[in-house]
Amino acid sequence: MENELEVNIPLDVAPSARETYVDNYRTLTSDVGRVMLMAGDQKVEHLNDDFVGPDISPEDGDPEHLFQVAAKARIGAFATHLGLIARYGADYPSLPYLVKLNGKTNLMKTDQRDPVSRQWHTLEQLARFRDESGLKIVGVGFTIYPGSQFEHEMLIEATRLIFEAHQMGLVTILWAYPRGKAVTNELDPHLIAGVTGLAGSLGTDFVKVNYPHAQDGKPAERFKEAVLAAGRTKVICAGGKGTKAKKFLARLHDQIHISGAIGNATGRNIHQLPLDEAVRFCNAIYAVSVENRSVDEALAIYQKK
Ligand SMILES: O=P(O)(O)OC[C@H]1O[C@](O)(COP(=O)(O)O)[C@@H](O)[C@@H]1O
Repeated sequence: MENELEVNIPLDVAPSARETYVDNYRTLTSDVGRVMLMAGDQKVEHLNDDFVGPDISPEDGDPEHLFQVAAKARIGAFATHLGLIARYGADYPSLPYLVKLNGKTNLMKTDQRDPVSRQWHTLEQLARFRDESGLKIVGVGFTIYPGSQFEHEMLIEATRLIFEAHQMGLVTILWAYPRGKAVTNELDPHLIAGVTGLAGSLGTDFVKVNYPHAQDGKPAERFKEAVLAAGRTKVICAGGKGTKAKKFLARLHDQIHISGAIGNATGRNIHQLPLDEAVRFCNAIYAVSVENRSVDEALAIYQKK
């Protein structure tokens, strides 16, 4: 097929799994190499803080809202934990899923203990689930907190998980947040570049980081260091707390077209909206991330009733 996406297959993908890997990669990147991931792991990471509140749609109180949005919107994949996928997946069988294999709550603050997020299911269990459920599981996600006193545990688990996932033809995304008493500014551009380079050394296909805060007011310029440091590992940005649509889409456009990121993974800015609006905002994000549309074109998609 002309213009078929060329996929650079890492050597830890088993020869028998190369075709599966390419298929999963193409699905996740919508056949163009760009990622629009809907992140739905906040019920673990932030408990119910992200799902009820004055500026949050009452629809977000029910976890099924995440699946309803993902099923109606244009996305590369929906990232959430296996427990939710097992519970709701039969009703949303056509969704491409990315299974988040670790997580922690926000109950323990960093000044009480450095963050640690250990692997939950094994890849064997995931393989069994994929085969028995018949769902389209394209990849796995895993959070690491470089700088935590427990980083060694997460780095070991991440490396082994990435290897085993690649062996099975699954694509990997590391959520990488420098965090712990040793980390004074987790949004420092140079530190984030160190983290994306670390992620490349762990062998992940994609690394998700927070957008840096730049002293000079030019985060998109400063973020270029992180994209370069990641090498053949591709960088995507987290969505962050609730942000006005135009500001969110303009920031996303800069992340891609100035810094060189290849997409985003957004949760709260999508699922905290009522279903119809959430779907339209997802499609607007998809338009910028995947279809190279302008901010104004994406806004028109979001605002079309
Ligand atoms: O930095 P924090 O508070 O740990 O946020 C982590 C959360 O942010 C994300 O990376 C992206 O979600 P948001 O788009 O809602 O920020 C989630 O996948 C993750 O649970």
